[in-house]
Amino acid sequence: VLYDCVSGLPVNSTQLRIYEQRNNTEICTVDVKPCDPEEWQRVDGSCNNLKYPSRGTHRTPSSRVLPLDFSPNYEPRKASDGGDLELVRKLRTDLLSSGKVSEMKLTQLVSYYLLFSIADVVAIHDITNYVMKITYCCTPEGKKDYRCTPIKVPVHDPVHRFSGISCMNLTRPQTFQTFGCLDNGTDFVRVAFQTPLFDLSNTYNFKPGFSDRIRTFKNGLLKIETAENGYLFPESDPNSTECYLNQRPQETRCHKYVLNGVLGSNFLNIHFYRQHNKIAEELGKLNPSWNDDRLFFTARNINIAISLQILLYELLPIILGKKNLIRDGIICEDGGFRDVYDENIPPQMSDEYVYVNRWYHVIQEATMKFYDKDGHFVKTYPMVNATAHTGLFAIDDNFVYITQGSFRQPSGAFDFVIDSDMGNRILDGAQRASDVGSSDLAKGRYFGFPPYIKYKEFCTKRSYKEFSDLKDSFSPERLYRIMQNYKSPSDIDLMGGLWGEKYVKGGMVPETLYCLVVEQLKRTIASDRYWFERSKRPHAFTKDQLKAIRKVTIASVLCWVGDHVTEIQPKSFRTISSKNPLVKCSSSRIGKLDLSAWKDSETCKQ
Ligand code: HEM
Repeated sequence: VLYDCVSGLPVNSTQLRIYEQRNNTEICTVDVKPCDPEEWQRVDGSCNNLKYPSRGTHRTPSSRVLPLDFSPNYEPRKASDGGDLELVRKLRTDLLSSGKVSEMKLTQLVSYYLLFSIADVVAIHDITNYVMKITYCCTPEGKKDYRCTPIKVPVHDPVHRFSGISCMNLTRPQTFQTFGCLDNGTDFVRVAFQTPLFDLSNTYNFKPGFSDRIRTFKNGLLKIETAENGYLFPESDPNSTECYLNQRPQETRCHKYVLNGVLGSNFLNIHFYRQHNKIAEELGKLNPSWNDDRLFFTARNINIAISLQILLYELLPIILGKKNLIRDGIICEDGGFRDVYDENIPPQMSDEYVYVNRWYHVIQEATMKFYDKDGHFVKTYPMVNATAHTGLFAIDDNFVYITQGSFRQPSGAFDFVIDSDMGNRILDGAQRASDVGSSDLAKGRYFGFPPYIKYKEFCTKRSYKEFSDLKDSFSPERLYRIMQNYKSPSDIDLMGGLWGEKYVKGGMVPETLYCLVVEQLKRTIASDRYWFERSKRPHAFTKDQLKAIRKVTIASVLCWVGDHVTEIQPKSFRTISSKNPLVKCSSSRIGKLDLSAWKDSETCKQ
């Protein structure tokens, strides 16, 4: 059945005719094969919700926590005095300092994993749009193009008053209107290309039919290719233009069907890809009678569960606060099953959830330290040069170096200091100058987010009319800085507020970020029919199987499928210390995935 992506209902003949005339049926509709309530979790996300089978596929519209707030014609809202809000680059350079501060207790893996998990639910289409397609927004041609929203650099900019750069290229977010699935003038709905489920969209490829291209259809395995340095990863496409920072001729590798974006997510995606095959191989040995499909889907089921176990139970407690997450029902303490599924909540990601994750740009340490397999420092490498640069992984021992660095190097601090590379040349080479923080502020306006205080009100149920009402949530200095840049509390941008806000008690992130993340995670847990902790879902884990998943940590993954990882600290999101020393991968302190719980009892009897 052909479903309308926007409404989530079977497309009617009138609408279909309109799409056909506009030649956009392919992008505005999704074909869903009839659902079987007992089947495996589909790779394309369909049939997750049996009432609305297309909800959960890619191009499921995002949801909103608060209603849209735009000026007429979906232009950014105005300031309370009717004028324009302050320039985003001015705000960015005033509200965030730039330079380097390290978080000595956490490793680079923290930012890599956060990025990996958010890349599961949001695509990089808006970035490629202005980096590869509409590159002229700062020229006279750009002035005439509605899609262009370049960032104006103030004359007294601390960096660019010396460089002469007065404008940075940027485009509007792409919506269902952009693709003609909704008429112009209707409410803004952002297009999301990934599935709105934590289901390893980039490992298995979320586009309908694409997972078939990466499957071998033998023994549940995914295709692999061996590069010269012995590094295994999915098929390469030497003609792809996606890896535009590959330094040719020596760097040619570009993934054909999986992600080629920002380093951290590419890096972990490759590990979860490899891990799928390791799981499938072991399952095959334990259960020789299982066919390809059963091996593939069981391995995927386990792989997804591991990714969520690490996110929810290992990483988020460190940064959001374990007690907070238990109190708010995001993690359960006893390690058992839980079932809060509600079929009336469709699987969707809120624009706000995806957006507040951009706050983690401030924690990104952008000077990567490379270490060899024995842990000796080799060199530094600028991380912003590694975006869309998959070829880098395949030459020299770079992948080994990056792997070792991921758990040896401290992360950037959780503060209001942004790494200079993130703030000035995030898209190295692809654009003359680019500042991710300014883009983050600008996009918030083009997404039509209401001011920060509306979210604050949503989260605390209190009202914020005067700056003084915010004094409990900002230090006097941060509030002063905000007041220097915004005339009224109702002018403060959502990201502007997050950049100054105090952190949630027991955690390391701004209070409102915490609140919006929890809002999403609660809905995700309740809306995903295949949530790994459900005991009644199709192909649910047994008690022993769930127990086995609970033992896996990010250290287990790196030990199992990382290149030349022979020792690691057990808590690898935390830096090496006397309490968290490097130990051999064979140590009992490193959890191992024990797949014996999946051994079929029938196979035993044979
Ligand atoms: C060197 C590391 C990183 C680079 C080069 C990078 C680069 C970028 C760029 C260029 C954008 C697009 C900005 C725009 O046009 O609006 C972006 C968006 C984003 N980034 Fe990062 N980023 C990095 C690290 C991170 C980390 C650690 C996170 C943590 C979750 C993160 C989360 C996001 C999110 C959620 C978006 C918004 C995506 C969207 O809504 O389209 N990034 N990043």
